[in-house]
Amino acid sequence: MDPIRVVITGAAGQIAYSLLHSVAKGDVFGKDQPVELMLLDIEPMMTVLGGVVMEVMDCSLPLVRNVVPTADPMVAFKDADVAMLVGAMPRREGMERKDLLKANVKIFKAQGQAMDDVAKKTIKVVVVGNPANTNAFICAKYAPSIPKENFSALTRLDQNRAQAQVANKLGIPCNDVNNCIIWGNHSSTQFPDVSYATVKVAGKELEANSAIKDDHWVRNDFISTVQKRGACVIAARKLSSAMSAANAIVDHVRDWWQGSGDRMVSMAVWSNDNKYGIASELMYSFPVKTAAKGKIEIVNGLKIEEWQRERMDLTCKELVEERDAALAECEE
Ligand SMILES: NC(=O)C1=CN([C@@H]2O[C@H](COP(=O)(O)OP(=O)(O)OC[C@H]3O[C@@H](n4cnc5c(N)ncnc54)[C@H](O)[C@@H]3O)[C@@H](O)[C@H]2O)C=CC1
Ligand SMILES: O=C([O-])CC(=O)C(=O)O
Repeated sequence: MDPIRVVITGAAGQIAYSLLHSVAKGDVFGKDQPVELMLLDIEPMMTVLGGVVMEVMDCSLPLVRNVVPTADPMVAFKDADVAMLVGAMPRREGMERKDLLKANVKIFKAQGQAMDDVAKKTIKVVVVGNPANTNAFICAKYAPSIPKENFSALTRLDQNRAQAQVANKLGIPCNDVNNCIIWGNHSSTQFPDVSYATVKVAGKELEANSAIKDDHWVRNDFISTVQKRGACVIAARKLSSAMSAANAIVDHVRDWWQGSGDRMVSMAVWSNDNKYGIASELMYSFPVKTAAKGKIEIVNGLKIEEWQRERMDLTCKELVEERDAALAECEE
């Protein structure tokens, strides 16, 4: 099989350090899919990145056909099939993710422009660097020759956090929880929702709400725990989540590349033509299904109650504000 070209940005950083081994050994694209790794970071990080390249080589992994460290986006994105855009400043204690907008958004403008010039038009892009949804919006906007459907932002870490909270509440393994949804922004306004989730308890498939039997928890503590989880990790580690972020990137891209099957998963995607009344021209997290190497399809037809509507609209409002601030920043 021919190798595919995979770009990882922020390749000298902490998330990339946890991510590279999984990508290189076939956890994302399959055990028979060779990869060329295009590792982008900034010039001052090239010595560190050189060490990362040595380590990738020293893993002696048969799927890795080439590793290219570079500080030039035009080299990194040339003919790229997939891009995992991690490289950006992380937040510190006391910040919201949108406080990073000024520092980070222009990175995604420049990378969108580079992709527009040199990447394959079929490239699949996931943005991780925060504020992830808005950076993904800007990246897509500045790559007008690439379909908007090829861009996404990571909310899978939030989904995994939600699943883990439900599993912990019920004392069951995480893979016995399915279809937890994240609506909206990867921020403290996100809406983690178990209304359509299912769980397996004592061998029986049940609606999550009937198994949990605690509406107050579902509408309050559960939501705020997931919303604030990133900040809690920063408060404890003095660094933002890295192992769990890398794990979520693997889940997100694997499901996009290999198909999500019957499961609903959450991805922030282009909001135009959605059936949930969410404004157009945003990267909003919806429940989606994917066919192998195919389009991401928003799952339509879920019944929305008033209390859900309010939360979906609140996070939408924040995304509109972030988008407008980002556009102003990029036009300066
Ligand atoms: N969406 C999500 O679920 C999550 C997002 N994040 C975000 O991911 C980003 C990266 O986090 P970490 O790896 O912990 O940060 P880090 O600081 O360890 O690494 C970031 C790397 O990006 C590089 N970089 C900066 N500007 C760049 C550019 N223009 N091109 C290429 N590389 C560039 C830096 O030199 C550094 O090596 C942060 O913005 C963080 O907030 C973190 C966790 C979860
Ligand atoms: O909280 C942060 O800044 C890092 C992040 O996005 C997360 O852990 O979800």
